[in-house]
Amino acid sequence: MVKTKTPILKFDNLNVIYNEGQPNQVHALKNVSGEIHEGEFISIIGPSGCGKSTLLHTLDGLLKPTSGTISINGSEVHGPDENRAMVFQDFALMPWQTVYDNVAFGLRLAGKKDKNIRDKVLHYIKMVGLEGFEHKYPHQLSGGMKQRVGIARGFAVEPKVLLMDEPFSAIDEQTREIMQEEVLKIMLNEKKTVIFITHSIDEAVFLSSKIILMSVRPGQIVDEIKIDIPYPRTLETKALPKYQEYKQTIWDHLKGEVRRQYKKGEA
Ligand SMILES: Nc1ncnc2c1ncn2[C@@H]1O[C@H](COP(=O)(O)OP(=O)(O)OP(=O)(O)O)[C@@H](O)[C@H]1O
Repeated sequence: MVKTKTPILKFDNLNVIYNEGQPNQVHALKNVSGEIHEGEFISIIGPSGCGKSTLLHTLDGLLKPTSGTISINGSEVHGPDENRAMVFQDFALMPWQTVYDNVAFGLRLAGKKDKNIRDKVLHYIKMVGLEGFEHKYPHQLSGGMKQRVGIARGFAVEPKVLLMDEPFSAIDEQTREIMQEEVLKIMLNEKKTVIFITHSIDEAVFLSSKIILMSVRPGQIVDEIKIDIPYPRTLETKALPKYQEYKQTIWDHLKGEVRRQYKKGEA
């Protein structure tokens, strides 16, 4: 018998219905199931409004599903905990707190004493290249630097799974390419499991070991595409014929979903 490893994160038959029973009811996720294994980099891609953020928030525990279950290493979970951390699109930094305090936030929230977290906070600030900026406030930083603070804060709690909701969408193109490489480096060094939402097929192929493709609402998983390109990946990876083939395949899948969305009049 083939022995399969327990997935780090498993979700079964997730349904999310907003405003259930009301005239403005929205069925956002329908029977969504999946397994994520340690060390995977999963991107979720799908038409706008298909339920990607809903899925991520549900996996984080911020949103309770209408039905379905989530388990971490085989144990069912019912809310947020230290196993998962989110990095938000709009950085979600506290403007009145320094870089250091923003990165320390999750650790303090978990009840850790200041004297015990200092080394860890400084380690993650250094990891994202912000050494020397510990005492700066968010308004003194560029967009790319703010997002690096958000990433350091996510990593600092040392979650088993890092959930990233379009983390680079508010960053300019050049910084974005550099950040993509940086996140991959960190992910490989720190051996993290990442679930990542993006609208960019290029970003998804570059970063992912697997891409999950979602349908128009109610969001369902319609395909999973393994990206068989070895890590570490660099900007040169993008020139590989295989890379371009993956991009075309994903776009062919996605095009069908986007067309369906237009027909439904929701784009
Ligand atoms: N709190 C809420 N109350 C009611 N409806 C909601 C709520 N949050 C999201 N929705 C609806 O649920 C559906 C899925 O939203 P969600 O934000 O998960 O999609 P998405 O795929 O992340 O979208 P985008 O790609 O545009 O960011 C959308 O129709 C959205 O309008």
